[in-house]
Amino acid sequence: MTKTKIVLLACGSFNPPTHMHLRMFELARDHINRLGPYQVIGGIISPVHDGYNKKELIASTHRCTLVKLALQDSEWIHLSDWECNQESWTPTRQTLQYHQNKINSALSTDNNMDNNKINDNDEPSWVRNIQRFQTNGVNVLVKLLCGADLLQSFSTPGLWKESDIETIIGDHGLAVITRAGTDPHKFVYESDVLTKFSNNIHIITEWITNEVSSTKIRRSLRRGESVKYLVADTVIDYIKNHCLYGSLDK
Ligand SMILES: Nc1ncnc2c1ncn2[C@@H]1O[C@H](COP(=O)(O)OP(=O)(O)OP(=O)(O)O)[C@@H](O)[C@H]1O
Ligand SMILES: NC(=O)c1ccc[n+]([C@@H]2O[C@H](COP(=O)(O)O)[C@@H](O)[C@H]2O)c1
Repeated sequence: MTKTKIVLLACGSFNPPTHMHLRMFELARDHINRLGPYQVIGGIISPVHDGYNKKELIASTHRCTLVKLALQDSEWIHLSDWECNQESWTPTRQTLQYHQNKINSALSTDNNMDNNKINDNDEPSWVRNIQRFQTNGVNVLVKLLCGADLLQSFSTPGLWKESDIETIIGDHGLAVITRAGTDPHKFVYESDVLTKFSNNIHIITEWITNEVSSTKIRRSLRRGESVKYLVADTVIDYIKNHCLYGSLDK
């Protein structure tokens, strides 16, 4: 049986990236691969543009460097700085569409080229990673990977367009990781639009619950408390060397 190839894309602030952001990818890949008809072949982290007016958001140049450092040991998860390099903030539907189109065109180029052209160094690493796989004309689908809090934000008035939610879930699909204080199953049940597309929503239970969040990491850094084992050592070093989040180099 030919498996549908999946690329998981997580959007967010990554301010800074924590171990939980990477764990989300591992949990989702395991879960989706075990379902049978799918094979997860790549992961993409797309940090949000500086214009996304969020409290304490540091410059995207720093956030992208931090994500790259956090991903140093991962073979399959890669940074995409495309959102950060746009003129302004990009709605998530467009971010998914951009990455889907880019993958489609990279794969169709590969199918028409000799092997020398594959793994073209001009392409970003997230594209090159996907080009390693023999897709033989089989479509690759980009799905949105998120925590249950992002799913819940779909119901915040004025935050998401209903048509965007339909496209994100209907055309791409969602992989949702449970998070303390949220009940994604109930949330899907209570929403007509989510229920309509519920077979395109994978809800993945994090049984080893923890409440690591970037907010708490920033708070600890500000207070001079250790964040070791919650965030990669290379990320901590960079944060301290650049005195980010009110941390002192000590
Ligand atoms: N502990 C966690 N469990 C499940 N999902 C998480 C967790 N931490 C982050 N995520 C998910 O990672 C994605 C990117 O998150 P984001 O960068 O906004 O992190 P955050 O920790 O929620 O940030 P902040 O505390 O600054 O709001 C979101 O979909 C979010 O739900
Ligand atoms: N309408 C939309 O497309 C929409 C609305 C709110 C948040 N988002 C995205 O969700 C992510 C949320 O990040 P935070 O949880 O850090 O706020 C960001 O990547 C942001 O661009 C998208």
